[in-house]
Amino acid sequence: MSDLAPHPPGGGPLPITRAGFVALAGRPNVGKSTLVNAIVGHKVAIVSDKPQTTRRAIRGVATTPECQLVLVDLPGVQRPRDALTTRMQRRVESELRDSDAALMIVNAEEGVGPGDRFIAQALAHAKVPVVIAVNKCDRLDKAGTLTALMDASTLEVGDDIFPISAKTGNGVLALTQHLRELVPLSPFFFPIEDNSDQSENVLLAELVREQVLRRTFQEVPHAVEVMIDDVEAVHEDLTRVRALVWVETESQKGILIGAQGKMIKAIGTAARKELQRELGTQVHLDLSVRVRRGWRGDDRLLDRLGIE
Ligand SMILES: Nc1nc2c(ncn2[C@@H]2O[C@H](COP(=O)(O)OP(=O)(O)OP(=O)(O)O)[C@@H](O)[C@H]2O)c(=O)[nH]1
Repeated sequence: MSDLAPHPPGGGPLPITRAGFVALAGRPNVGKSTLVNAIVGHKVAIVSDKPQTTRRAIRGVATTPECQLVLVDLPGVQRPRDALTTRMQRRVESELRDSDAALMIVNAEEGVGPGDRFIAQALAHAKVPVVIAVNKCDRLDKAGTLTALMDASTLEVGDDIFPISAKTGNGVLALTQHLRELVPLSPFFFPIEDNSDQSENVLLAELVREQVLRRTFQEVPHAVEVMIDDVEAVHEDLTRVRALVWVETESQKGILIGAQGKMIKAIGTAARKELQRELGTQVHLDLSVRVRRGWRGDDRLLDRLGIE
């Protein structure tokens, strides 16, 4: 249960993270859903109710401590019915402007067809990097896979082509790592706990916040927000919980820490008991207080904290 010693004045820098949107394009049945599940893995989180993303269908959010990939559908090109119209092209381009990369998926087994060429043509003018995943390679031998890769290169879109099997997971890690390199430095768009059990983490945060509210007065309670950064089962009977307590000013931070750290210690001790009761194990609680001026007006931070 410590606090601020490791952090410089002002609460320390926010962690350096990458985050971005990857637009998925591919004919029906090429394996988009299977691939999203493979990229996101057990940390699946389908989030569709966030205000800034209502325009886009989110397939999944893949979060590691360093990077958050938001996988979205690129609408309009999945089921080409007619020729590529200027209007459709404009729509695709505008969608891609909001993305950091495009991932086109083709079916290795079926080879490249007119539908794929249609999509490739729509992506050809993208200002973002285009990556091609040649999926279902598990259905082919080495020679067949090579042919499929060469076939994909005739699409003349994208610099990088990855042979994968979304089903077995082969090649998915290399593809994912490449995508992570393509997204910019950015705070996360979704709370980190979205990749585990969100409701549990929100509850844990509330238990900590409750103890803060009990001990603070005037404007301080309104200025405080708590975010659970990490929950780790150290062993069967010990859980380590890292919580960030956000306030708006240095003086609020001073109040929360108290003389010789007495206040934060009292908050920590009381919150730890609550967390132990909730989790049914011993808890090591690591609390750090950070200042983020005007966090209540900061949409991105509010999103990270999961506040609507
Ligand atoms: N053998 C093999 N089958 C796969 C692979 N990826 C997906 N499939 C199968 O392909 C079929 C379609 O997969 P989906 O993931 O539903 O495809 P989709 O592109 O999301 O489909 P829509 O959302 O309807 O466009 C399913 O039967 C999958 O099991 C793969 O890598 N290998």
